Amino acid sequence: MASSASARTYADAIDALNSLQTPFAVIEARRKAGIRPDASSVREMRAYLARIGYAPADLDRLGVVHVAGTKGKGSTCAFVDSILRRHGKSHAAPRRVGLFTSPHLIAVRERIRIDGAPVSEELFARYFFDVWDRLEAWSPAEGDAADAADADLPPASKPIYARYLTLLSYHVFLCEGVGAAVYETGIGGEFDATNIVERPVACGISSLGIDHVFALGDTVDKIAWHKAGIMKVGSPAFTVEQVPAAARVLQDRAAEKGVALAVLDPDPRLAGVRIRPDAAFQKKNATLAVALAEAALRALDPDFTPGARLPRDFVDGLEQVVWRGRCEVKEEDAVAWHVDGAHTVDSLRMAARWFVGECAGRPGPRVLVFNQQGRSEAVDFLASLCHTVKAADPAGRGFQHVVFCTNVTYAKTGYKRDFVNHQYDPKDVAQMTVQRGFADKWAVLDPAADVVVVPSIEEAIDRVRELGGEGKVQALITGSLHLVGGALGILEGADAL
Ligand SMILES: Nc1ncnc2c1ncn2[C@@H]1O[C@H](COP(=O)(O)OP(=O)(O)OP(=O)(O)O)[C@@H](O)[C@H]1O
Ligand SMILES: [Mg+2]
Ligand SMILES: [Mg+2]
Repeated sequence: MASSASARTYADAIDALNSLQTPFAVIEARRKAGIRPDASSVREMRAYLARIGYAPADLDRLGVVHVAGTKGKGSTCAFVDSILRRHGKSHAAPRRVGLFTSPHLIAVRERIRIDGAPVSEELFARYFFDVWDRLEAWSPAEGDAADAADADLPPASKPIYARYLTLLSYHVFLCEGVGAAVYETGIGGEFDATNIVERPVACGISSLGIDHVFALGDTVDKIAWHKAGIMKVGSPAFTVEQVPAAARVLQDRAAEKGVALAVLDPDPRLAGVRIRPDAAFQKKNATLAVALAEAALRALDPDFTPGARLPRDFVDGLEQVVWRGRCEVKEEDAVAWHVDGAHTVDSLRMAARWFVGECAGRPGPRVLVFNQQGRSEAVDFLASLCHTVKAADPAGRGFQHVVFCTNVTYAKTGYKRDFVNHQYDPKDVAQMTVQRGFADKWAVLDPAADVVVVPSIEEAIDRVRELGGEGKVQALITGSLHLVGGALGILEGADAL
């Protein structure tokens, strides 16, 4: 068994972790019964934290920067991490910087980074089984922290996948002496597993829009309510310009909590800083990141004071950030791969415009590789993608070829272990139900396009490489971070990014 002392490799850890995924049938049943996340998830996280030997106050040592939002969370977190690491190298603090993000592109361990690098397989496995063993060994005893004895959690129980990783990240960062930890929320904020940190050094809410409708609600004000749940009394809070309905809810929630929420206009100090891509949304993310990094450093480095110009560390941090799978171009001899993990209507529109901009002056055939397995509304993404690409192109050109595939990585061996996903209906994946639906829809949207459905990411890539034609093929891979991660793994033969 994966938890036995004799076999405790990274692969064992991932197998054990995958056993904590909520199976498709359970997700479906909950959906039908209308069961949504509630306060019990945070209570549960506190119990597990106590069972592995920590009090919530221990997390204050991590100097947490907490970020929620519909889009731009990960990018903002990556900017903050990059700035703090550079600052820490030339100043007294922070000594080591942790970054917790989701989802992963190629390997689960990418979600927990220290000083920019994913934790090694060895460290991941060791800490993973520390947590596992502590949870297995826990039994009610006198003198327990009150949190530990949650009646709904029998001894030896474990949190579900995303919560386990969050718990693990705290253990890793505390053991490794991390002095600043940047945390991306998983889903929402109020009831998210990351929301047990009581005294973050700064909180940020990035652009709000529609996603995770089942868990969070179907309007932007309901969604904003959840995201606003990360704000804490005594912690500086920041956001960027939002649609009015979202802005109102954020301000109301801030007022209720007694938090002064700063709404940031694009930071004028970013003029001349080469932010990539050079797009308004990324300037918003960078603006938020600068404010968060400044607030964090005020708390962590007694010598730091923000100035009228951005320090060199900030500029370098912003310009040299690495955040893979977002607006990324990989050139091969015959194909330019444009890779972006957008998976909401708004972000797909950004991705489409970015792609057309990158293709300017390149006459080669344009190809779309797309998948989105989990979101039932994904079929509606296609119309916006199709129209945006045509509208953004001066000649009104769309995609000549469209390839829909599943998120299965390889044609022969199936999923890489880090991508095993029990949350989808296996029948749908095998029969490519979702992808066939996409193909039917595209045939209506753009009858001139050549549309195919293939069973794996590898076959999708092969298909694109076979397309010859005049000029280099311009391919856009988008719709899902799992798709994008699988594709990057194949294109680079990498284990982790
Ligand atoms: N502020 C923004 N507004 C709209 N779209 C954005 C914004 N920031 C990034 N995007 C788009 O969303 C994609 C994902 O960005 P990022 O990883 O930062 O988001 P995220 O909030 O972490 O999303 P998720 O965790 O749901 O994948 C980017 O590739 C880009 O196309
Ligand atoms: Mg998301
Ligand atoms: Mg993310």
